[in-house]
Amino acid sequence: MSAQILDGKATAAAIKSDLTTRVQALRERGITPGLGTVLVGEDPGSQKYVAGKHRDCAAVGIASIQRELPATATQEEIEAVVRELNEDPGCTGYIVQLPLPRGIDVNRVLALMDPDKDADGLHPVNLGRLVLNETAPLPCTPNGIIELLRRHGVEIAGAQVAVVGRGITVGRSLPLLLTRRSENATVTQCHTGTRDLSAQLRAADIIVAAAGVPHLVKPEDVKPGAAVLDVGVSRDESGKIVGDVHPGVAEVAGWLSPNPGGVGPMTRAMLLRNVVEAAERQAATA
Ligand SMILES: Nc1nc2c(c(=O)[nH]1)N[C@@H](CN(C=O)c1ccc(C(=O)N[C@@H](CCC(=O)O)C(=O)O)cc1)CN2
Repeated sequence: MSAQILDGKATAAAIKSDLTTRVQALRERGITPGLGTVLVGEDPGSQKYVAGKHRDCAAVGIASIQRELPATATQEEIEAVVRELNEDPGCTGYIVQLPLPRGIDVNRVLALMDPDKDADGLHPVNLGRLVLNETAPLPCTPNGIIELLRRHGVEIAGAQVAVVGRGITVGRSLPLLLTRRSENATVTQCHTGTRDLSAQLRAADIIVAAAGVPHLVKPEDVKPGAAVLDVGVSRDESGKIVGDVHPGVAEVAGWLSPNPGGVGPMTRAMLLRNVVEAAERQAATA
């Protein structure tokens, strides 16, 4: 068997094309959505992701607001930028690029954001809204994973899903999204404390690998025909991405997200969608 590709690049392009039309409609009403980013430090990966987010904004007509701080920035200096973006009327929504440098209290920074400007869906109020089944901006990578599966016709309802990882941007919230009535999946959250990971993976119809461990998911761990999504980003000596999924999985899985070109572009598309939806909500109440 050779897996069919869950093409994040093409799917994100289709979503961005739809968003371009929606942004145009907002602009015709005198509303220009604006995305702010807060980047602290010089991590090359984070710099690249933030640059990509602003490239996407330019492509769909969203205005960009970029704030950069050195790796030595204090908690207070970062919080001052967050307060400034909360007050900026040109900023519809913004994100604080993660990870933040060691020593910074991430939860304090996220909690200081205006929840209505939280384009990442990571504010505690928005995560609470998600738990309570209320409308909220959804975390971008989990939402992108679901959109990628839906648009490729992969059955989520009734599926047994193994999520590997419990990080703040993916693992924690993905099970919340997958178990909503609209998705109706059954989820097992796996992590470093899981006793027999291989057995959990073999039982799954859908595997989402977000552990950051190169080639953690091996061909023998995958049920034939399962959908496998690779969220892991490790890098080899030359800087090339090495995912959490072993390349041999392509011979067993029914569906596979490439990495790069799978979940990453979907994360960016979902961020843009959160900003456009926030602008549309603001326009409806103006
Ligand atoms: N505030 C946030 N920080 C982080 C998030 C997040 O959702 N919000 N997620 C990740 C990084 N991330 C977004 O910020 C992200 C990662 C990867 C991509 C992407 O398009 N990747 C490309 C490959 C790019 C490359 O060559 O390196 C792909 O997969 O095709 C976009 C966004 C952690 N931080």
